[in-house]
Amino acid sequence: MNEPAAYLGPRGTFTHEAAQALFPEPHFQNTPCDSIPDVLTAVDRGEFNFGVVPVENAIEGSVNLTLDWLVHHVDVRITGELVYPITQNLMVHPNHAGRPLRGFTRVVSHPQAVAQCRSHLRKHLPEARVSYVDSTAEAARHVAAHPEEAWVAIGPRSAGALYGLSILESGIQDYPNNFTRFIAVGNAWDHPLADPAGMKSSLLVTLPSDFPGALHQVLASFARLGVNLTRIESRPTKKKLGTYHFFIDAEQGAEESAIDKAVGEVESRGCHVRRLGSYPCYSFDKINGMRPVDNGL
Ligand SMILES: O=C(O)C(=O)C[C@]1(C(=O)O)C=C[C@@H](O)C=C1
Repeated sequence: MNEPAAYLGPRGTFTHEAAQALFPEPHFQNTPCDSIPDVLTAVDRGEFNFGVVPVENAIEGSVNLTLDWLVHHVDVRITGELVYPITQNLMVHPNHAGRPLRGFTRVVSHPQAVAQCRSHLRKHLPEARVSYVDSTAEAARHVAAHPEEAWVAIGPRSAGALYGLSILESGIQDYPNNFTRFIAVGNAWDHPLADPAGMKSSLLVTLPSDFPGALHQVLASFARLGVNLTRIESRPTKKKLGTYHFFIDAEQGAEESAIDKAVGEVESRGCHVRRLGSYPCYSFDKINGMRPVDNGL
Protein backbone atom coordinates (compact mmCIF):
# COMPACT_ATOMS: atom_id res chain seq x y z
CA MET A 1 0.00 0.00 0.00
CA ASN A 2 2.99 2.29 0.64
CA GLU A 3 1.26 4.96 2.70
CA PRO A 4 3.61 7.90 3.29
CA ALA A 5 4.56 8.85 6.87
CA ALA A 6 6.50 12.07 7.50
CA TYR A 7 9.40 12.17 9.97
CA LEU A 8 12.09 14.61 11.12
CA GLY A 9 14.82 13.96 8.57
CA PRO A 10 17.06 13.69 6.73
CA ARG A 11 17.47 9.91 6.53
CA GLY A 12 19.36 8.48 9.50
CA THR A 13 17.86 10.50 12.38
CA PHE A 14 16.67 8.82 15.55
CA THR A 15 13.21 9.91 14.46
CA HIS A 16 13.73 7.97 11.22
CA GLU A 17 14.48 4.86 13.29
CA ALA A 18 11.37 5.47 15.40
CA ALA A 19 9.27 6.02 12.27
CA GLN A 20 10.51 2.72 10.83
CA ALA A 21 9.41 0.93 13.99
CA LEU A 22 6.00 2.63 14.13
CA PHE A 23 5.30 2.67 10.39
CA PRO A 24 7.23 -0.31 8.99
CA GLU A 25 8.09 -0.46 5.33
CA PRO A 26 7.00 -1.62 2.79
CA HIS A 27 3.45 -1.08 4.05
CA PHE A 28 4.37 2.54 4.85
CA GLN A 29 6.82 4.80 3.09
CA ASN A 30 8.76 6.95 5.54
CA THR A 31 9.39 10.39 4.08
CA PRO A 32 11.84 12.94 5.55
CA CYS A 33 10.95 16.57 6.37
CA ASP A 34 13.52 19.24 7.27
CA SER A 35 12.27 20.17 10.74
CA ILE A 36 9.76 19.33 13.47
CA PRO A 37 7.47 22.24 12.42
CA ASP A 38 7.60 20.93 8.83
CA VAL A 39 6.39 17.46 9.92
CA LEU A 40 3.59 18.81 12.09
CA THR A 41 2.49 21.40 9.53
CA ALA A 42 2.48 18.86 6.67
CA VAL A 43 0.23 16.54 8.71
CA ASP A 44 -2.00 19.44 9.77
CA ARG A 45 -2.48 20.45 6.12
CA GLY A 46 -3.36 16.88 5.18
CA GLU A 47 -0.26 16.45 3.00
CA PHE A 48 0.55 13.35 5.09
CA ASN A 49 -1.81 11.09 7.04
CA PHE A 50 0.92 10.23 9.54
CA GLY A 51 3.91 11.97 11.10
CA VAL A 52 6.55 11.15 13.74
CA VAL A 53 8.35 13.66 15.99
CA PRO A 54 10.33 13.46 19.27
CA VAL A 55 8.61 14.78 22.38
CA GLU A 56 10.71 13.92 25.45
CA ASN A 57 14.13 12.58 26.33
CA ALA A 58 15.11 10.82 29.54
CA ILE A 59 18.19 13.01 30.07
CA GLU A 60 17.28 16.40 28.63
CA GLY A 61 13.50 16.42 29.11
CA SER A 62 10.92 17.93 26.80
CA VAL A 63 11.43 18.74 23.16
CA ASN A 64 9.92 22.20 23.57
CA LEU A 65 9.66 22.87 19.85
CA THR A 66 7.29 19.90 19.49
CA LEU A 67 5.16 20.94 22.48
CA ASP A 68 4.95 24.59 21.41
CA TRP A 69 4.13 23.75 17.80
CA LEU A 70 1.34 21.43 18.92
CA VAL A 71 -0.16 24.21 21.05
CA HIS A 72 0.28 27.29 18.90
CA HIS A 73 0.51 26.31 15.25
CA VAL A 74 -1.33 23.11 14.41
CA ASP A 75 -4.36 21.09 15.37
CA VAL A 76 -3.29 17.47 14.95
CA ARG A 77 -4.15 14.38 17.00
CA ILE A 78 -1.56 12.35 18.82
CA THR A 79 -2.24 8.78 17.69
CA GLY A 80 0.60 6.73 19.16
CA GLU A 81 3.76 6.75 21.24
CA LEU A 82 7.06 4.89 21.02
CA VAL A 83 9.77 4.86 23.69
CA TYR A 84 13.01 4.22 21.85
CA PRO A 85 16.61 3.65 23.13
CA ILE A 86 19.12 6.37 22.23
CA THR A 87 22.87 5.71 21.86
CA GLN A 88 24.88 8.80 20.96
CA ASN A 89 28.10 8.42 18.96
CA LEU A 90 31.02 10.74 18.19
CA MET A 91 31.51 10.54 14.43
CA VAL A 92 34.14 12.09 12.17
CA HIS A 93 35.16 12.19 8.54
CA PRO A 94 37.47 9.19 7.87
CA ASN A 95 40.27 11.69 6.98
CA HIS A 96 40.39 12.63 10.66
CA ALA A 97 39.79 9.25 12.27
CA GLY A 98 43.35 9.09 13.67
CA ARG A 99 43.32 12.57 15.22
CA PRO A 100 43.29 12.89 19.04
CA LEU A 101 39.93 14.12 20.37
CA ARG A 102 41.35 17.42 21.60
CA GLY A 103 42.37 18.24 18.03
CA PHE A 104 38.76 18.62 16.89
CA THR A 105 37.62 22.24 16.64
CA ARG A 106 33.85 21.94 16.27
CA VAL A 107 31.02 19.71 17.51
CA VAL A 108 27.94 19.67 15.29
CA SER A 109 24.57 18.26 16.38
CA HIS A 110 20.97 18.77 17.40
CA PRO A 111 20.57 20.67 20.71
CA GLN A 112 18.94 17.65 22.40
CA ALA A 113 21.84 15.41 21.44
CA VAL A 114 24.45 17.93 22.64
CA ALA A 115 22.60 18.32 25.94
CA GLN A 116 22.59 14.55 26.47
CA CYS A 117 26.42 14.51 26.25
CA ARG A 118 27.29 17.80 28.02
CA SER A 119 29.75 16.41 30.62
CA HIS A 120 31.40 14.12 28.12
CA LEU A 121 32.05 17.07 25.80
CA ARG A 122 33.35 19.28 28.62
CA LYS A 123 35.76 16.57 29.60
CA HIS A 124 36.99 15.37 26.21
CA LEU A 125 36.44 18.25 23.79
CA PRO A 126 36.68 21.32 26.05
CA GLU A 127 38.02 23.63 23.35
CA ALA A 128 35.59 22.69 20.57
CA ARG A 129 32.85 25.14 19.57
CA VAL A 130 29.32 23.77 19.32
CA SER A 131 27.20 24.34 16.20
CA TYR A 132 23.53 23.41 16.33
CA VAL A 133 21.58 21.98 13.40
CA ASP A 134 18.01 20.68 13.00
CA SER A 135 18.84 16.98 13.50
CA THR A 136 21.68 14.59 14.24
CA ALA A 137 21.62 13.20 10.69
CA GLU A 138 21.88 16.75 9.37
CA ALA A 139 24.99 17.07 11.57
CA ALA A 140 26.45 13.88 10.10
CA ARG A 141 25.74 15.14 6.59
CA HIS A 142 27.36 18.48 7.40
CA VAL A 143 30.54 16.92 8.79
CA ALA A 144 30.75 14.54 5.80
CA ALA A 145 30.43 17.51 3.42
CA HIS A 146 33.48 19.25 4.99
CA PRO A 147 36.32 16.70 4.84
CA GLU A 148 38.90 19.48 5.19
CA GLU A 149 37.56 20.46 8.65
CA ALA A 150 38.34 18.69 11.94
CA TRP A 151 34.70 18.51 13.01
CA VAL A 152 32.74 15.87 14.95
CA ALA A 153 29.06 15.03 14.67
CA ILE A 154 27.00 13.53 17.50
CA GLY A 155 24.24 11.16 16.45
CA PRO A 156 23.05 7.63 15.69
CA ARG A 157 25.30 4.99 14.21
CA SER A 158 22.91 4.70 11.26
CA ALA A 159 23.54 8.36 10.32
CA GLY A 160 27.30 7.75 10.48
CA ALA A 161 26.99 4.75 8.16
CA LEU A 162 24.70 6.58 5.78
CA TYR A 163 26.97 9.61 5.39
CA GLY A 164 30.28 7.70 5.45
CA LEU A 165 31.61 8.81 8.86
CA SER A 166 33.88 6.85 11.20
CA ILE A 167 32.72 6.22 14.76
CA LEU A 168 35.30 7.45 17.30
CA GLU A 169 33.27 6.66 20.42
CA SER A 170 29.91 5.06 21.10
CA GLY A 171 27.54 5.56 24.03
CA ILE A 172 28.80 9.05 24.90
CA GLN A 173 25.58 10.20 26.60
CA ASP A 174 26.13 11.24 30.22
CA TYR A 175 23.67 8.74 31.72
CA PRO A 176 23.18 5.14 30.62
CA ASN A 177 19.39 4.81 30.47
CA ASN A 178 18.85 7.11 27.53
CA PHE A 179 15.45 6.87 25.88
CA THR A 180 13.41 9.28 23.79
CA ARG A 181 9.65 9.28 23.60
CA PHE A 182 8.36 9.79 20.06
CA ILE A 183 4.77 10.52 19.10
CA ALA A 184 2.85 9.65 15.98
CA VAL A 185 0.40 12.33 14.85
CA GLY A 186 -2.38 12.45 12.27
CA ASN A 187 -4.76 9.60 11.56
CA ALA A 188 -5.22 6.52 13.69
CA TRP A 189 -3.58 3.40 12.28
CA ASP A 190 -3.25 -0.23 13.27
CA HIS A 191 0.28 -1.04 14.24
CA PRO A 192 0.89 -4.24 12.28
CA LEU A 193 3.51 -5.73 14.61
CA ALA A 194 2.67 -5.29 18.22
CA ASP A 195 0.21 -5.09 21.04
CA PRO A 196 0.51 -1.80 22.88
CA ALA A 197 1.86 -1.77 26.43
CA GLY A 198 -1.05 0.50 27.42
CA MET A 199 -3.21 3.45 26.43
CA LYS A 200 -2.78 7.11 27.34
CA SER A 201 -4.57 10.40 26.84
CA SER A 202 -2.72 13.69 26.40
CA LEU A 203 -4.48 16.84 27.56
CA LEU A 204 -3.59 20.50 27.43
CA VAL A 205 -4.99 22.31 30.46
CA THR A 206 -5.10 26.09 30.81
CA LEU A 207 -6.12 27.54 34.17
CA PRO A 208 -8.72 30.35 34.15
CA SER A 209 -6.58 32.53 36.40
CA ASP A 210 -3.85 32.16 38.96
CA PHE A 211 -5.28 31.58 42.43
CA PRO A 212 -3.98 29.54 45.36
CA GLY A 213 -4.48 25.85 44.74
CA ALA A 214 -5.65 26.16 41.10
CA LEU A 215 -3.33 23.47 39.80
CA HIS A 216 -3.88 21.43 42.95
CA GLN A 217 -7.61 21.32 42.20
CA VAL A 218 -6.96 20.08 38.67
CA LEU A 219 -4.67 17.33 39.92
CA ALA A 220 -7.06 16.45 42.75
CA SER A 221 -9.83 15.64 40.25
CA PHE A 222 -7.63 13.07 38.54
CA ALA A 223 -6.47 11.66 41.87
CA ARG A 224 -10.02 11.32 43.22
CA LEU A 225 -11.14 9.44 40.13
CA GLY A 226 -8.15 7.09 40.36
CA VAL A 227 -6.49 8.30 37.13
CA ASN A 228 -2.72 7.83 37.10
CA LEU A 229 -0.88 10.80 35.60
CA THR A 230 2.40 9.86 33.93
CA ARG A 231 3.60 13.35 33.05
CA ILE A 232 2.91 16.99 33.72
CA GLU A 233 4.84 19.64 31.87
CA SER A 234 4.31 23.38 31.79
CA ARG A 235 5.03 25.65 28.84
CA PRO A 236 4.63 29.42 28.77
CA THR A 237 1.41 30.65 27.15
CA LYS A 238 3.59 33.27 25.41
CA LYS A 239 0.93 35.86 26.23
CA LYS A 240 2.06 37.01 29.67
CA LEU A 241 5.09 36.25 31.80
CA GLY A 242 4.31 33.65 34.45
CA THR A 243 1.28 32.12 32.70
CA TYR A 244 1.41 28.52 31.54
CA HIS A 245 -0.26 25.74 29.64
CA PHE A 246 -0.01 22.33 31.34
CA PHE A 247 0.55 19.20 29.27
CA ILE A 248 -0.90 16.29 31.20
CA ASP A 249 -0.55 12.64 30.19
CA ALA A 250 -3.07 10.32 31.83
CA GLU A 251 -3.01 6.54 31.81
CA GLN A 252 -6.19 4.98 30.57
CA GLY A 253 -6.98 2.40 33.24
CA ALA A 254 -9.68 -0.21 33.49
CA GLU A 255 -12.34 2.45 34.20
CA GLU A 256 -12.44 4.00 30.71
CA SER A 257 -14.66 6.93 31.54
CA ALA A 258 -12.55 8.08 34.53
CA ILE A 259 -10.53 10.50 32.40
CA ASP A 260 -13.72 11.93 30.86
CA LYS A 261 -15.18 12.46 34.32
CA ALA A 262 -11.99 14.15 35.56
CA VAL A 263 -11.92 16.40 32.48
CA GLY A 264 -15.59 17.29 33.09
CA GLU A 265 -14.77 18.32 36.67
CA VAL A 266 -11.76 20.36 35.59
CA GLU A 267 -13.79 22.15 32.91
CA SER A 268 -16.56 22.88 35.40
CA ARG A 269 -13.97 24.83 37.43
CA GLY A 270 -13.42 27.12 34.44
CA CYS A 271 -10.26 25.49 33.09
CA HIS A 272 -9.86 25.08 29.36
CA VAL A 273 -9.03 21.50 28.36
CA ARG A 274 -7.88 20.58 24.87
CA ARG A 275 -7.71 16.88 24.12
CA LEU A 276 -4.58 16.14 22.13
CA GLY A 277 -5.35 12.47 21.62
CA SER A 278 -5.90 9.04 23.19
CA TYR A 279 -3.46 6.52 21.87
CA PRO A 280 -1.60 3.22 22.24
CA CYS A 281 1.92 3.28 23.75
CA TYR A 282 4.64 1.07 22.35
CA SER A 283 7.97 0.31 23.90
CA PHE A 284 10.67 -0.55 21.41
CA ASP A 285 11.84 -3.78 23.03
CA LYS A 286 8.25 -5.04 23.12
CA ILE A 287 7.60 -4.56 19.40
CA ASN A 288 7.91 -8.26 18.60
CA GLY A 289 11.29 -8.37 20.34
CA MET A 290 12.80 -6.12 17.64
CA ARG A 291 16.27 -4.72 18.20
CA PRO A 292 17.08 -1.08 17.40
CA VAL A 293 16.57 -0.38 13.72
CA ASP A 294 19.79 -0.37 11.72
CA ASN A 295 18.18 1.24 8.65
CA GLY A 296 19.29 -1.74 6.61
CA LEU A 297 22.73 -0.21 6.21
O1 LIG B 1 18.17 14.60 15.54
C1 LIG B 1 17.64 13.48 15.60
O2 LIG B 1 18.19 12.43 15.27
C2 LIG B 1 16.29 13.42 16.10
O3 LIG B 1 15.59 12.51 15.74
C3 LIG B 1 15.83 14.45 17.12
C4 LIG B 1 16.11 14.05 18.55
C5 LIG B 1 15.32 14.99 19.55
O4 LIG B 1 14.88 16.05 19.19
O5 LIG B 1 15.21 14.60 20.71
C6 LIG B 1 15.62 12.68 18.78
C7 LIG B 1 16.21 11.85 19.66
C8 LIG B 1 17.38 12.24 20.45
O6 LIG B 1 16.89 12.59 21.73
C9 LIG B 1 18.09 13.41 19.87
C10 LIG B 1 17.53 14.19 18.90
